[in-house]
Amino acid sequence: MAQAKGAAKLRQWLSDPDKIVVAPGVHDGLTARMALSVGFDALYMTGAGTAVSRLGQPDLGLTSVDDMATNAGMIAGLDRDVPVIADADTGFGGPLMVARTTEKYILQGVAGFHLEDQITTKRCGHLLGKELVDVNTYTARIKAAAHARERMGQDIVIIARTDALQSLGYDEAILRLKAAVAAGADVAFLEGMDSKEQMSKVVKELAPTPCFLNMVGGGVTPLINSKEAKELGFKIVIWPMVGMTSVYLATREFCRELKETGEIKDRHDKDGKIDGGVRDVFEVCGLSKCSEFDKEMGGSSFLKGA
Ligand SMILES: C[C@](O)(C(=O)O)[C@H](CC(=O)O)C(=O)O
Repeated sequence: MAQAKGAAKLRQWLSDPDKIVVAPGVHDGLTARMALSVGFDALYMTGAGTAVSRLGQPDLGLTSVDDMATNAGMIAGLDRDVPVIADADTGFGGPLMVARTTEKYILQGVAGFHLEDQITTKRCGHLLGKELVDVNTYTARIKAAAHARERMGQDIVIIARTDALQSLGYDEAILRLKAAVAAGADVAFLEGMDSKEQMSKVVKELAPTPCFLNMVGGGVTPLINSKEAKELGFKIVIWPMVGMTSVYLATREFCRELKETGEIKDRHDKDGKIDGGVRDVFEVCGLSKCSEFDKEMGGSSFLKGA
């Protein structure tokens, strides 16, 4: 298996002092396509979004490795030039399972993924009552991931996440991140930071390890923009709620409109053209490219248009 393009690109960005990777959270084909159409050069596959969209369930450790890896792979396959960073929760079991998870993510073309130190019945990092595994169990997860990566001759970026801040405090969280880096992680992710001071401190304390910032709308971390995140020294910032919040708000609006008025009025863009109609949705998902491909290959399905 050749080295994956996405992972190499992500690694190159991590070593570029001028680059901060800003990745919107997407959870399905359409949200990924919308983010790509706006020009993002990286995507984040949110585990929470995968749980809510594929299972209709909250982020409580209910997704299986296959729910997550398949979703990540579908998203990564939409544009192989755009690295996908994916949530891998706890790795879904002990070292053997974490190694299998890593292999699956690599085979799905994921560029980077995060592994955390919650128990396998985990929950969103911005909920209360999180429980953790001990530090050895955590570093065994990271070691298993690094081992699987090496065994496959690949360079997927391993992002170590700790949820220890909530129950064990800052110092223990930093110790865990340092132990994870020593075990083979490339990037450090302190989940649930609750102040800008903490954000600034973590980057300095973990240097030269690149740090990861999680901007969850309605979560416990104060939201800062990409410019500020870059100034603080973060190398990757994700906005996991981009897809979830937009689907939540827009779907509610449209469902209410249909329920209350019996119809949905067309939306129009600034030039008066219908916006968001069936053709727009198919087009953002590649309708023209599909028909061009078919023609170029000598197919005849689109000779009369589509
Ligand atoms: C980053 C995260 O793991 C995710 O699944 O997107 C979540 C975010 C969320 O629940 O919105 C987390 O921070 O735990």
